[in-house]
Amino acid sequence: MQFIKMHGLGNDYVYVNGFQETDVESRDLNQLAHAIADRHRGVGSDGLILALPPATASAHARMRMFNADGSEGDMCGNGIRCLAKLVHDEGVSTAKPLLIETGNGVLTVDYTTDTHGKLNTATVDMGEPRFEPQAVPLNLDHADPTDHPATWTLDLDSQPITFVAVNTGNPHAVVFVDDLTTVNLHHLGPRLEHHVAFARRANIHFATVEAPDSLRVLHWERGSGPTLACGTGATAVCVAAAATGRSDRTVTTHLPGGPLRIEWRDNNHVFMTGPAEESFRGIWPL
Ligand SMILES: N[C@H](CCC[C@H](N)C(=O)O)C(=O)O
Repeated sequence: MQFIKMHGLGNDYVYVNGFQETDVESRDLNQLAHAIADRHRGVGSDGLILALPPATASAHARMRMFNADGSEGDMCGNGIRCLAKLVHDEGVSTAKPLLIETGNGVLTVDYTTDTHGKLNTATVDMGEPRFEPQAVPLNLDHADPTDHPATWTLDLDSQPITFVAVNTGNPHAVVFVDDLTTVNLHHLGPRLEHHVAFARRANIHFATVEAPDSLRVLHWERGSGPTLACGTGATAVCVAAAATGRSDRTVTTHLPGGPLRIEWRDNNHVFMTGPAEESFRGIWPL
């Protein structure tokens, strides 16, 4: 099976062109994702992403994304930029914008190309953020409300953790802190990811507000652990900060792998702009 290794700010996935590998969905994709993502025994990645023929004629492609643990997510912000690159550069479609079917609906991807005509940057309409607890989803037996509708508190090892919960294509929890260097990501990340307050687990982000238009973030992703960037996560951090009066609605989120520009526009749609890069191609023998 041929693959293309691509990344968005270091959030790296193995991509399979389902327009060529036409039988890819007949495979055990959870097992394939877990094996291919292994950074010692496999290719090594944050997961696996399939570019597939669309289910509806109005779209140009369909995306399925799997985390390193084999679990399937609904959306991938860095991933959809790279999937658009595959669709465009491999000649599947050069429509502009591209319409991509995802687990979070059909998303619109506009893009620019480099001097060789290859897609290098994309702006994705991520849709509307959903703060309702049932949309995240939250288990309200284990998440306590606060005086702000999007902000909750949970108990972690007898310590209260306050977070903003939002679905931006996947479940996210944003914890605002004063100093990221005090965050023990590898201790708190998995414990929060799997906390009973999150009915489908959650992607966890620790964020500081450096300026009204500048946020700095550490990610712990559901199913993949620490990543260099998370596009749906950066989107979640932006709307969480803006909704709680901590920031503007247009910000640069500074992720470990680099910056993403996020705009929460007046029509309630969130737009994410960032790079899409190819690392290498290969053949998976199994
Ligand atoms: N890295 C992805 C998020 C993957 C989400 C996945 N970890 C899940 O929610 O299951 C991004 O750039 O949006």
